[in-house]
Amino acid sequence: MKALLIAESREGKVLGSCSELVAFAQKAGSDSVMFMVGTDSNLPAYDGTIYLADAAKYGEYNPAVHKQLILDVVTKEKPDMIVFSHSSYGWDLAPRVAFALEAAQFSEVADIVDGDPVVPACNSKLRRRLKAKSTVKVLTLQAGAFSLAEPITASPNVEKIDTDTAGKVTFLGYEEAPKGGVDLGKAAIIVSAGRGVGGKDNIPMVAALAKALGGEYGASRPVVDAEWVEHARQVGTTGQTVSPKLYVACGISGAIQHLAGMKKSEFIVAINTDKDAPIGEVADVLVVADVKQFLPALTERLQAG
Ligand SMILES: Cc1cc2nc3c(=O)[nH]c(=O)nc-3n(C[C@H](O)[C@H](O)[C@H](O)COP(=O)(O)OP(=O)(O)OC[C@H]3O[C@@H](n4cnc5c(N)ncnc54)[C@H](O)[C@@H]3O)c2cc1C
Repeated sequence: MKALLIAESREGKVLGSCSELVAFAQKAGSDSVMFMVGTDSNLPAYDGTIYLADAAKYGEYNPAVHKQLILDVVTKEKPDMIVFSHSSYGWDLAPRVAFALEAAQFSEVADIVDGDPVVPACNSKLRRRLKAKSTVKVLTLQAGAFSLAEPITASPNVEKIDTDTAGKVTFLGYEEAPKGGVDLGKAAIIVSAGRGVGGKDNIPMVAALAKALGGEYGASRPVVDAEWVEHARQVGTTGQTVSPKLYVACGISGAIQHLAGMKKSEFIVAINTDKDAPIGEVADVLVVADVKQFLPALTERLQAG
């Protein structure tokens, strides 16, 4: 089996999701080659061949042109799988490539079992295991679902590629989105509220602990969806990615989409009534307690000095 891994770069820098593509290929037991529109001076660590198209010439976003460059590599390498990150780049390109190849497409793949992609269903409460009817399959990978046991240190073998295809889009550059509210990425301490806090009226209890610790408060997605907390404070794949010194997860189960946003925190404390909650797998300390009793007691202790 061979996988063509589609790496991404932004403003000349390789994105960290590149290592997740390699981890996926390892888990699938597949050989791999890589494709990237990027620059010579900034390549990912990779033990294999990277087909490199020049970002200065083609732009970091130019779907028709990038699609053709990928299809040229497909013709040469004949991969069984073409693997993207489940990012705005991947969402855009993967269907175009799948359509051109008449290949089955699987979005937000969270696992691969005996070559069959597994994708989330019902807000991740269930998973669908699927089988491709086509020989080639196109996949996008859920952020954080695949990680390397050991970092790669090898340097890639680079093959430069070109195309005459003219796109219908010109990439002009990036523009920073207006920042609303708090920037959790800069906080050294974050106390986050999950559905287990029970309601909007209990958010001040979480905010009070964050204040007593000298940090900020965040939230899981259901808490934001229920409008207990504003979206700027959401942690996870569709919120912010954070890596504070201390992350306190209050009534958070530890779904993969939440973990993807906080598992790089230096020290994780989880407070949960369920001793078997998945958050326990990443937590350094799991306190089995009711947040409504534990948080005010801890805050009071901290305030008393
Ligand atoms: C495409 C997609 C993107 C997503 N993006 C995100 C994202 O960015 N961020 C995110 O967080 N989620 C995201 N999700 C949702 C994610 O799958 C989970 O549904 C969500 O993270 C669960 O939030 P939770 O842990 O707060 O709630 P639950 O899963 O309901 O967990 C509540 C936890 O609280 C515990 N609990 C209950 N009562 C108490 C109590 N009194 N004291 C202590 N503990 C208690 C329970 O034991 C349980 O573990 C996304 C889902 C999808 C499909």
